[in-house]
Formats: sequence, C-alpha cells, structure tokens
Amino acid sequence: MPHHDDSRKLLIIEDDLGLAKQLGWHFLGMQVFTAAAVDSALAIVRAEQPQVILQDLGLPPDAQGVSEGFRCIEAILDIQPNSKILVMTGKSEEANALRAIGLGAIDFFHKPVDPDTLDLIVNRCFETHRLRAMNCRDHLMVDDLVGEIRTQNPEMMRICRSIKKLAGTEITCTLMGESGVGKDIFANAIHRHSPRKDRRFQAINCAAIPENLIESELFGYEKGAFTGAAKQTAGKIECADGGTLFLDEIGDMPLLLQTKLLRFLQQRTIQRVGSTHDIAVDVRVVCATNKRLKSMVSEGSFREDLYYRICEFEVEIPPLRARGGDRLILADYFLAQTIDKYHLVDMQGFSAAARAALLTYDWPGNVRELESKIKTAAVMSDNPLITLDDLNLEGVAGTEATEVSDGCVNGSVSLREARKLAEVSAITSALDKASNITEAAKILKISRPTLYDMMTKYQLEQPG
Ligand SMILES: Nc1ncnc2c1ncn2[C@@H]1O[C@H](COP(=O)(O)OP(=O)(O)OP(=O)(O)O)[C@@H](O)[C@H]1O
Repeated sequence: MPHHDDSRKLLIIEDDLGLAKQLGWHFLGMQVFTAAAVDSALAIVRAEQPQVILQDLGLPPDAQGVSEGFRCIEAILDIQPNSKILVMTGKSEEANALRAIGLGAIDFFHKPVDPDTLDLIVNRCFETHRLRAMNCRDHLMVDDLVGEIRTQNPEMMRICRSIKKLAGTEITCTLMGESGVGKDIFANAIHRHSPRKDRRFQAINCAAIPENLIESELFGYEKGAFTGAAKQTAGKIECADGGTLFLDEIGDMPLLLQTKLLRFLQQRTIQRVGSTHDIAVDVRVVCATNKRLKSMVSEGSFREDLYYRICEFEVEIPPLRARGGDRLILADYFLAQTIDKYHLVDMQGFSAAARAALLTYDWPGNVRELESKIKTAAVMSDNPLITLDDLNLEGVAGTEATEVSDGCVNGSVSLREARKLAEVSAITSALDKASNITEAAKILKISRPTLYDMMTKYQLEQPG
C-alpha cells in the first residue's frame, strides 16, 4: 500500500473516463480529483487548489481539436499561476504540446505513458511546486520588506535584505544603477523602513534644477540675498529636518555645490544664501546616480572626499536584463495594475511570442521601459492576449500570427517561437534557483558549455 500524502493534490482532466479512472488508481498515494471538461476542472481548481494537473488537450466540446485544452491551461494559470500543468498528447502532437508549454504548461508526455516515467514526472512537478512556493514565500517576505518592489531574483533579494538592514541605521548610502532600475523606489523604501518614516522624505533631482538655482533650492536664502529674493525662504535640506533627504542624480551636481554639500555632510549645519548664520539640520542622506562616480573622481568632475562621504554604503542595482525571470514577474504585475486601473475586463495576459520577447529583449530603459510598454500595450491591444506587435519593442520584428476570437486563441505560434520560449523559461528559472552556472546546468541536465551557448544565444545573464 503506497504511503498516503493528503497534502499532494492531483487533478486529472481527461474526457476518456476509462483512462481517467486508470490514472486515478495509479496515484492512490495522493488526493486525486477528476474532471472531464473545462468548467468542472476550473471549479475543482478553485475549490481544491491542486498543485499538479494532468491534462488532455482534446476536451469537449472540441474533443478532436485543442482549443478547449488551451483555454483550460490559460484559465487554470489565471486562477492559480503556480499550478504545474502536465499535458497529455498523442504522438503526432509535438507542436501543440510545445504551444501548451508556451502558454505555461510545465511539461508534456505522450499517451500511452509508461507508469514509471509518469511517476517521475509527476513527483518532479510536486517538488518544483514546493520549491516555487517556498521561493514565493521568500518573495512575499522581501515584498513586505520593501513595499512595492517586485522580485524573485537572488541578487535583488540580497539587495532588499541589505536595504532593510541599512534602513535602521544613519549610514549615508548611494544607490547606483542605470536609469529606470528602481533607485527611487529603493530610496523611498530606506525611508519607510527607517525610524524617520513619519517625518518628511525630501527628494531633489540635482539634474533637473538649473545650476544657478541649485544652491538656493538646497540651502534656502535670506530676504534680499539676490534679485527676486523677496522673503526669507528655507531650502530643501532644512525642510527635510528630522526626515530623509534624497539627492537624486548626485553625479550631476556642479563642482562648486559639491564643496558646499560636503561641508554640510561633515558639519550637519547649513547657511542660507545671504547669511553667515549656521543652522543645525538633522537629516539622513540617501543619494542615487546613473553615472560612474569613481570615473568622475578620476576625471576630476566629482570630489573624491564627497564620494567617500556619500558612499559609506554603495548599492549597485542590476539592470533588468540581468534579472532573469523578474521580467515576467514585473510584466504580470504591471499588467495586473493596468487591468485594474482601466477595468480591462477582457485582457487575459500575454501571447507566447510576447512572453518570449519579454524574456529576451534587452530593456535598455529597464523597469521604467517595461512598465510603460506593458501599460501602453494593454490599453491599445485589440486582443485578449497582448501580442508581440502590441509590445512594439525596438528591433524586435512582429512575427506572430495570433488570431483571436471569442476569447480563444485560434492562431498558432510558430514551433520555433514555442521552443525558444520553453528554453528561455527553463533556463531563466534554473538560473534564478541556482547560485552558479554549474548548478543551473545540473538542474537543466545539460553540460555547462551547452548552457553557456544557450545563454549567449538568448542573451541571458549569469546569476550574481
Ligand atoms: N522591482 C520593482 N518592482 C516594482 N516596480 C518597480 C521596480 N523597480 C522599478 N519599478 C518602477 O519602475 C519605474 C522606474 O523606477 P525608478 O524611478 O525607481 O528608477 P530609477 O532607477 O530611479 O530611474 P532614474 O535613474 O531615471 O531616476 C517606477 O515607476 C517604479 O515604481
């Protein structure tokens, strides 16, 4: 008698009742549910949340076709994105199986299936589900740490943990990284998790203020200090007293002002323009820049002493293209936000080719670019699934023939696209789980050189 494990729930979606029963007997060791059509399957998914689903593609009323099978995969993943769906197909249905993987199924096998192979695949799915659920808990934990930051990337999670620790201190830190990687939201997170959270978060974009105004903006001025100084005015630093001062684009601060800022950071006092009176100000300083400050120091355009003063702790936020599966997590997140905001009730997600492109595109504008592409695509798309064309990615040709009617995708993604998507998803998820290439290659059961080749081919980055 096999050991019975009630925590394992398996749903079999199969309209051949004989086969469904036979499969049910095979898995006596777990809770098994069966359904013969999409609606009854979805009802079970909602009520029981099975971790693993064995699904036939030919389901009534389209038992000879695949439209119901595909609809079922999408609807299940909509309800429960972490479901592990295994697709059962006939021998000649490789293209459909790959397309199912493109839609989010984890694997497929041909009928009739060898019982030992079936056991292996199903057990592996339960294990993958368990690991993913653990990862998600970790993700939620990090989410809780830093508010709206969405990530499952190990390097980003490490950064989130550092930020949490850093927040409780008075250390002056500088966030580095390309434009749009999320420096602003990290700066905000530092403030919200600090003892100063109930006081002001005062942000200044040093690149956005004309050079001749920065000084008075930062330090304030006395009445009559210059033409137009009609009344005594406190500067941004003074206004931040008790709270956090966020100096964004610090690399754009003019040299002369750098000297004045350094003096403030050393003495913690300011003098308004037109005054020699020192005013003590108690602020926590956080800086951000997309410039290479160290090179600026060597070139003489950034003061070395200021560099060391603001970089007591340096955080390098990786570009989006180096964050593996985060691209899909963030894409889903921004899509959900847009659906909510604009009540896009018919919008269901991304087509397989669009998902593949989300993972392989370089995202030079990082998260900001991703956010704006997804929002525009969701609002402008005429289809329930956002297509590659809708995303309008520079240098990526729209090669998708996706026809949509009645909420079902009838057109097909080319076999090449589906294979690419399956490979990219598998590689990024292995890279996310593994701490190095060797481990990732092991998970994927391929050699390291092969993995390197594939990463180069799909422009995927190494784990941090
Ligand atoms: N991990 C994340 N999770 C959710 N939203 C994010 C994440 N990272 C960035 N964003 C969003 O992406 C957009 C750009 O982020 P942000 O403004 O923080 O980037 P930045 O690095 O400060 O850019 P810049 O250097 O141009 O100022 C914002 O709308 C932000 O909310």
